[in-house]
Amino acid sequence: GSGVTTAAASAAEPPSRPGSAAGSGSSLPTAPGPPGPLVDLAVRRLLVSDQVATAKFGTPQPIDDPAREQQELTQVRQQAVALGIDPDATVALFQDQITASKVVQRGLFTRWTAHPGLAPTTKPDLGRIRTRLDQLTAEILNQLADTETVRRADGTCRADLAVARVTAGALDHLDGLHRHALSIALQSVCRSA
Ligand SMILES: C=C(O[C@@H]1C=C(C(=O)O)C=C[C@H]1O)C(=O)O
Repeated sequence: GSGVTTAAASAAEPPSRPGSAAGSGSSLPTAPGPPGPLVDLAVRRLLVSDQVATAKFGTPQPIDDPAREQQELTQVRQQAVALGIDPDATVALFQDQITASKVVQRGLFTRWTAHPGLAPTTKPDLGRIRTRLDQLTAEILNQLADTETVRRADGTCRADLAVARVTAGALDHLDGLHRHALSIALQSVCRSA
């Protein structure tokens, strides 16, 4: 079942597979179809959330940082306007990424509290991790612009997204927590016209 041992370890150190996937030195397998690259980026953001949780666990730094979220969403809105994509829909999608990240962080905190042997022993630097999140934000924005038309395609968008989501979950060995979070992250990708 959704064991407590699988995704945290693999998420912290994804297997190295040079040249296997699109974008930014990714080492993840590639999800299929038009939404595939976007789904891969959402997965990657969730895996970085494992590192965020690792940085915060056992420190006073809270999972929720509303000021950081607001700063991100303000920038995303400006960048959406610059890219010519719907600002409200783009902000909503990033709000979902943030919600999904916090689902992962809370799930890992619960897991590590219940099973201290699984808790991380390193404390990565949150500032550097946030720089990585900012890079992923830029990549996600570009994918949103590239998929603007297919994300409006009634019928095919939801079917393609479901295939890409399930495939990514399997190829990336996501556990139940991360698959649940991925569903949240992708819930507003497809838009009715
Ligand atoms: C990822 C973090 O944790 C939370 C989630 C955020 C996000 O997904 O962008 C931003 C701030 C926090 O509320 C973080 O603190 O950087």
